[in-house]
Amino acid sequence: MEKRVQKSLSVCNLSIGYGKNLVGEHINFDLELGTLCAIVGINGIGKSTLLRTMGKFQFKLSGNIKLHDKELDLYSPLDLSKKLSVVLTEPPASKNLTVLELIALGRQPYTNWLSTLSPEDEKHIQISLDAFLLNDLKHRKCHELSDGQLQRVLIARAMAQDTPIILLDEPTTHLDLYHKVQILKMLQQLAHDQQKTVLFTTHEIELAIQLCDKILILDGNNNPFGAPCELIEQNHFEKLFPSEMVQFDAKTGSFKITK
Ligand SMILES: Nc1ncnc2c1ncn2[C@@H]1O[C@H](COP(=O)(O)OP(=O)(O)OP(=O)(O)O)[C@@H](O)[C@H]1O
Repeated sequence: MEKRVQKSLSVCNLSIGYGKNLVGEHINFDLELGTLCAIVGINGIGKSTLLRTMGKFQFKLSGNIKLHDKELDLYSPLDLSKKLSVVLTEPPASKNLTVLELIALGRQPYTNWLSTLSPEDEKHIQISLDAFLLNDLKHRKCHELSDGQLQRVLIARAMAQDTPIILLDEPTTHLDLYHKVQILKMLQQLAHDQQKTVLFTTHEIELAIQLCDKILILDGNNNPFGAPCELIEQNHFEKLFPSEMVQFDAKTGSFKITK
């Protein structure tokens, strides 16, 4: 029997920017549940602007963004908080909270006005603590954590929010290689095991090629989108940086300094 493919996030002919300042246009892609996707591109090309636009933190200039076939603009804040969770680069204002308290904030869309946690809320919090190896840290204050630990807590909070779509802005910045891979593998598990659509911006193109199901390359032109091997075959990574500095090696899927 043919598997029914459900699009969880669809972007069609989207233009992004700030008022009259156009940052990106012709952005088109569809993502299914169970997909890990990276947005890559050079500094200032618009990765964070795109992510913030999809998270409804800023207005699109034109085009369509649909979550489960419904326009993003038509979602009420409460309905949106059950469909989409967002992890941004700014450190949370609530760093004085413990790990457990911060992750519990992910349950806000489901709790009453007293924020009383139900057994269902407690279950989601525990699953998130387990998935991101945070049980031993759960009573620590967030300001006492390393960057890598804090990043795990922020993603765990998004997981506790239990939305089908999770957007993350540069989740691996400031991390060493081991912890970059750890975070990306955890995101991959979240996408594949929990059937989430996980979309993140990154400068880790080589890791994204190895770990992601799909990649969107913002290139200021046609913004190619596809599976990493398709993008390699179509020579899209070669065009990402000026070739007098770095060149892409399609055989190894890595960049080399031009000698
Ligand atoms: N609040 C803002 N108002 C106006 N322009 C902005 C604002 N924030 C960013 N920009 C501009 O939008 C463009 C895209 O910025 P953005 O941060 O989205 O790029 P990026 O690809 O995420 O960059 P980086 O890789 O350096 O993080 C840049 O030219 C930037 O100067």
